[in-house]
Parts: sequence; structure tokens; C-alpha cells
Amino acid sequence: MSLERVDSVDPLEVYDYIICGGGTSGCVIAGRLAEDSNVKVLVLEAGPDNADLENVHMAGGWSQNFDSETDWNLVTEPMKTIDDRQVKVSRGRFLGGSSGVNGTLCIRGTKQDYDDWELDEWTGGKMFEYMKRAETFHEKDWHKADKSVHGTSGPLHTEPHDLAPISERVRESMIDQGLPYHPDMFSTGETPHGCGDVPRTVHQGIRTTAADFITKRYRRENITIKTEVTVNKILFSQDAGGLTACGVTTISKNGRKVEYQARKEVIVAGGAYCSPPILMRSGLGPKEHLEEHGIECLVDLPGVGGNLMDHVLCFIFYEVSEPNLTNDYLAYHDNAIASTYALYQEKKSGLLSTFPFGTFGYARLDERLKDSELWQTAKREPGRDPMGLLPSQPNVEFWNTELYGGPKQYTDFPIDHKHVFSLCALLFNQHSRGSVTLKSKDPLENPVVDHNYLSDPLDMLVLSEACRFANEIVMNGKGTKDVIKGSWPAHLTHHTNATREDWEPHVRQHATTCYHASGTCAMGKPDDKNAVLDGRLRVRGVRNLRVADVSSVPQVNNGHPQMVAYGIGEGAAEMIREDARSSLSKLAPEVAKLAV
Ligand SMILES: Cc1cc2nc3c(=O)[nH]c(=O)nc-3n(C[C@H](O)[C@H](O)[C@H](O)COP(=O)(O)OP(=O)(O)OC[C@H]3O[C@@H](n4cnc5c(N)ncnc54)[C@H](O)[C@@H]3O)c2cc1C
Repeated sequence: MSLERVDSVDPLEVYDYIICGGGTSGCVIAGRLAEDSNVKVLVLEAGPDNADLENVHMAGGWSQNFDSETDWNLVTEPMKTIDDRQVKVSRGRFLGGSSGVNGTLCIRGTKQDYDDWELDEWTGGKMFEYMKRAETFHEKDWHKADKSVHGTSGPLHTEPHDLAPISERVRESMIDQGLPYHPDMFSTGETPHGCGDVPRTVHQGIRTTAADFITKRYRRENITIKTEVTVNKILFSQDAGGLTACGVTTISKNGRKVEYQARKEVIVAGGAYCSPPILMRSGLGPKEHLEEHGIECLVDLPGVGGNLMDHVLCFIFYEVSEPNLTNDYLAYHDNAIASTYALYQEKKSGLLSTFPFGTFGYARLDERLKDSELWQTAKREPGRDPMGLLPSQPNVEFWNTELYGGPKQYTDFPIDHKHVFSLCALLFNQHSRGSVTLKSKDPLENPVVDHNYLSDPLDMLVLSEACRFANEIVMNGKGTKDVIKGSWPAHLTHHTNATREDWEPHVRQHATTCYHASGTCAMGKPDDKNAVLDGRLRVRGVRNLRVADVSSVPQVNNGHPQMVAYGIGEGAAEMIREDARSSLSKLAPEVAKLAV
């Protein structure tokens, strides 16, 4: 456990809490802990500050953050089941992390999703309260919100999205095809089969991010934020009681190596791809894998980097016969993007002020999968379907884009006064699992990410059926059936696909990430040998060390995970404060007085 050579050990660089990663959960934890003016918090973020990053604040600029130094530029290994393709799995690399680059969607999942973790600290009831705590919801006249589930005082400002005409038509089609309208279902979590409106982390044309918990009106003197500083390893002291985390070693953009000391706790919040490497470089992880890289294993934790999950989705594009139902005319026709951008700069409104996804739906597929032999014969627990879901949980999600677009591989822009949108189909509770492993022990080298998408045949079955249903919504649904010209690009024929088998090649060719990587440092019960953390996010076998971000979840929610990341942040801060109080209460009163 020798310390690395470091350029500086400044006695002033001693903090109560060190947060490794100023992303979604990390910023929430820092902001909440610093509400106690007696504690000193350090946030270490590998990327730059977000203040001057226009494409963070302007939600429509999201994809411009990719393939640059504001992205971790992670690419998966080739995946056999999806035609040996590699997929770019971007992550925000700046203050605010992925909350500053995501699709702004707040889809919490159902309470059952969290009850399924079987951890008393994180029941559905508690998670919904934590998520609410983070939020200030802003109503819109046309949207029927259930106020009881929304927050009114958190730093995260959310509001519903004004729909483009094509989204209103998609909603009509979803209702027509058996998905009834429940306006606020994505916040109440009470409807597994229906359609509704999704609140966004955008308010008055500006994206709100987790960085808002520690900047702007929440900047506090007792928080030190250091950007462009990468955490290499955690430092430990050892006594008869075992290992205690007491600081970190870092390397900054200019190559300077600095060590920081933590009096109380080190909290790792690097996200699902980057938290496992921090633990592994520090000697916490699967013993054999660490030894392959010449790292001394301090605690053998086989689960670190395993259990990698995502939500896999397919875009299905259609050409529309009527003009301007979609928003392509504001982006791709003539030089419209110049005036659209000018409008954003002047008034913070228009296409670029929000994320161009429209109506959303959840579906149960019980009836539709009944005829599948695989489905009929697959193992299931009492009351649950073969995916492990109860009837109160959705199998899949649908939504439409309001113009052509998506990840960067989609480049068939309808420039020629054409009009295009997609219906997306997304798979929940996937069975396939991947991994994050070290490429080397160099903190500046990205890990190896193997997502192993759709390797379980049930995943392929359910996603193919979801695509079939999505196509029926578009082609047969009342709102859209009369305005669809055909598939996009026009030489394709997927709009004529009829069976699941027809859809399978489309899935292999197009299945991609929804950027929902999770689960790689999972919490679990004491008898779960792959659990990395206990229910209070504490790393097994080490004192004063937690991991708190979406890597901590045992199972990704049947929704989208940013609200989970905010909820984990809120819950972690509460637990850290509680544990600090209870350890203080164990000290003699005169010593406790000195400690604060
Ligand atoms: C393109 C995209 C679209 C998405 N769309 C949605 C959506 O619409 N709705 C939704 O709910 N979810 C969405 N998500 C997912 C959601 O944003 C993430 O699940 C969530 O933000 C993850 O939070 P986190 O705290 O775990 O990690 P992050 O927010 O990624 O934070 C990790 C932070 O740690 C930093 N870091 C990593 N390693 C180190 C190190 N060694 N030293 C210092 N700093 C380090 C990173 O730079 C980053 O700032 C999307 C994600 C992406 C990328």
C-alpha cells in the first residue's frame, strides 16, 4: 500500500468529504452535504467546468458534446448478436456529467422497480421521495400534472415539453392502438400500459443539470470544485480493524499529480463506466483481473465491473406525406438551422431550446407474446413474466422523435423538403449482462466496455415484438396512418414488416444504446457474493468509502436513469449525514464537541 510519488501534499488540501466525479449523483451529494456549513467538501471532476459549454445549456445541442473532450469517447467491444457492431456509449465529461448531455427525460419507472432491489434503504416509496426532493416542477396549462408526486423546492427545474404536431398524432395513434392516455404516468409510476407526457430537465429554454446543485445560486464557500482533475486511486490507512479510505491521488490535465486527504469519507461517483476502474486501480475488485494488471488486490470484490446493464433501443424511421407535421423544416430545409439558432440565442426558445422527443408510451406485451414457444416455455417466478416483471411493470417503451435524427450514425437527413420522424422501441429488464474491465492501470486510459447486447434470446424476442407493435401504432393508428409515405430512407421497406421474424434483422442492424449504463458496483445483501456495496452504498471490506451513482443500482429501473441518479444522490447524502451523526454520538461528549 505504498503511496505514489505526488507533486504536492498541501496541508490545506484536507477535506471532510471527497467526491470523485462531479457528475449527476456526485454534484447532488456535494451540494446536500455542504448545506452543513461545518463540513468541507471537495469535488474532483475529470472534465472542464460547464459554465461556458453552450451545447450543455442548449438542450438541442446535445450531440455536439460527443467525440470531443467533453465526452468520455467510450466505444463497446464488437457484439456478436448485433452483427458484430461496436456502439459508441458517450458520457458527459464535464461538471454535471451526463446530466448535461442527456435527453432531459424524467421517467422514473415504477415503485416496484426499486422494491425489486430488496433493500430496506431503497424501497420504491423512499426512491420516489428522494427523486421528488431533487425537483422543482413547473406546470404548463395544457398538461394535467399529479402535483402530489412532484417536488417544489429542489435545484432541478423540470417542465413538460410542448408537442410538435406529429407527436399529437402519435399520441392519437397510441391511444387508438390500445395505450390509454395518462398525462403524468411517467412521474406517478402507476401505469405500465398507456401513453403520456414526459417532464424534461429544461426550464425557460435552459437545461438544468446536477451542476446547479453546487453552482449558480447554490455555490457555497465550503465546497471546493476542481475541474480537469482525474482521480487515479483511493488512499487507505490500515490498522487492526482493517482498511480505511483516507484520501485520493489525482492527475490533472497538465500532468500534475496531487494527493487530497479526506477526514470523513471518500465517495466515488464516476458513473457506471468510470467508477469500477477507480476501485480496481485502488486494489478493490476481482482478484485475478487486478493481478493481470499488476495491481495488488486489497479486497477481492468479484462484482466490481460486472452486471453491466443498459436499455437497448431501435429507431424506426418513417417519411411523412404532409409538410411541417415534423420539425425537419426548422433544421434541414434550406438554411433553416441558422435562423433556428438565432432564435435560441435571442429568446432561448424554438427547436434548439428543448429535446426533440414527443409522446411516450409504456406497454405490457403479455398478449402479444403468448404465441411464442420461447415465451411459453421460459422459466418464470410466481406472478412474474419470463423477463422477471410483475403485471404492474412495463415490458417496453415507445416514443417518437419530432424530426429526423438520433445517434450520429443516422445521416440520411431529409434536406430535400422531405419530412421524417421515428418511433423508438426500447426494451426493459433485459437479461443480457456485460462488463467493464481495465485496459491498463493508466488512469487516463478508458476501460474495456463489453455490453453484450441481446445475447439472451428472450431480449431479442421482446425487442422484436416491440418493433412490430411500434410499426402497427404508426401504420394502423388513427393519428398517423394517413400521413405515412413509407419507410425512411425511401428505398427501405420496414414499414411492410409484419411478423416478429421480419423485425429481427432490423433489431440486429439497428439496436443501439439509450445511454443507460448501470449496475457495475451494485448494492446487495450480505449473502450476495457479487454485491460490491451494502444497502448504505458502503464498499464491502473498507471503512469510509462509498460508491454513489448509477453503478450502485442492482437493477436499472424500467424508466430512464437520470432521476435515479438524482435519487441516489439525495439518498446517499442523507445516509452519509446520518452515519456521521451516529458515529459522532458514539464518541464521548467532550470529544464529539471537538469533532464538529
Ligand atoms: C447521451 C445521453 C442521453 C441520456 N438520456 C437520458 C434521458 O433522457 N433521461 C434519463 O433519465 N437518463 C438519460 N441518460 C442517462 C443519465 O443521464 C445517466 O444515467 C446519469 O446522468 C448518470 O449519472 P451518474 O452520476 O451515474 O454519472 P455521470 O453523470 O456520468 O457522472 C460521472 C462523472 O464522473 C466524472 N468522472 C469519471 N471518472 C472520473 C475520474 N476518474 N476522476 C474524476 N472525475 C471522473 C465524469 O466526468 C462525470 O462528470 C442519458 C445519458 C447520456 C450519456
